[in-house]
Amino acid sequence: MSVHELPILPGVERDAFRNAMACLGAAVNIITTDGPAGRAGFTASAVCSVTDTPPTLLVCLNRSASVWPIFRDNGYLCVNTLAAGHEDLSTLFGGKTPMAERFAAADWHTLASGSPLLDGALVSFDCKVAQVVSVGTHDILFCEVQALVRNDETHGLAWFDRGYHHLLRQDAR
Ligand SMILES: NC(=O)C1=CN([C@@H]2O[C@H](COP(=O)(O)OP(=O)(O)OC[C@H]3O[C@@H](n4cnc5c(N)ncnc54)[C@H](O)[C@@H]3O)[C@@H](O)[C@H]2O)C=CC1
Ligand SMILES: Cc1cc2nc3c(=O)[nH]c(=O)nc-3n(C[C@H](O)[C@H](O)[C@H](O)COP(=O)(O)O)c2cc1C
Repeated sequence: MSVHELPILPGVERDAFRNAMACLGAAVNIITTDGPAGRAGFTASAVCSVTDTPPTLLVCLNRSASVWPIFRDNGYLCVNTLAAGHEDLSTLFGGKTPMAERFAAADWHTLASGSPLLDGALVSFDCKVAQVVSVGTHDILFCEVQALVRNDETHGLAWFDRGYHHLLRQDAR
């Protein structure tokens, strides 16, 4: 039986789904917020572009994460896409580390929304959360982009096969 003839299973186990998802390379981002509910940040690979009119991206956030109520209440966030060299910072924001320790590991600045922008990020999208949809364990945050900061000097970072990989710009190869 060739691979193409394998039967489609009626249900897919969680681990089988995760093993399959590990085959999809993705950018690594630190999502931050600051406001009346406090300051928080977490690592996310579940981020993608939705529409350019109005400029909107989505972020999937597990409702069991400690940061979830803070993002729900603040209503503003920044998507900081990580650059090559940010592996340790990504791991710090992806674990159970106290929030002050996460933010102490890098330099930040703010724009109008007050969400922390990471100095040296590949790109930062300063956003207002326009809509939230719950699916299973996660909330999908639809984020309207209000300002952008790009850093065209750095290389990219990808999460693939449960590890980090550098993405070199064309002129560096
Ligand atoms: N969307 C999410 O919530 C993601 C969560 N993670 C978390 O980071 C840690 C390390 O992840 P990996 O080393 O990549 O190994 P893993 O085996 O936990 O995950 C493999 C892949 O499955 C997907 N995935 C993992 N947990 C998920 C979830 N709860 N909901 C939807 N998709 C999920 C992601 O694409 C991930 O790269 C785990 O604790 C994982 O739960 C990682 C990536 C995405
Ligand atoms: C590479 C990587 C990607 C992740 N992507 C997501 C994601 O897209 N959505 C999510 O809810 N959690 C994701 N996580 C897990 C969160 O970063 C983690 O649960 C978060 O730091 C909250 O942890 P806390 O409950 O200790 O605050 C990811 C973790 C790693 C290491």
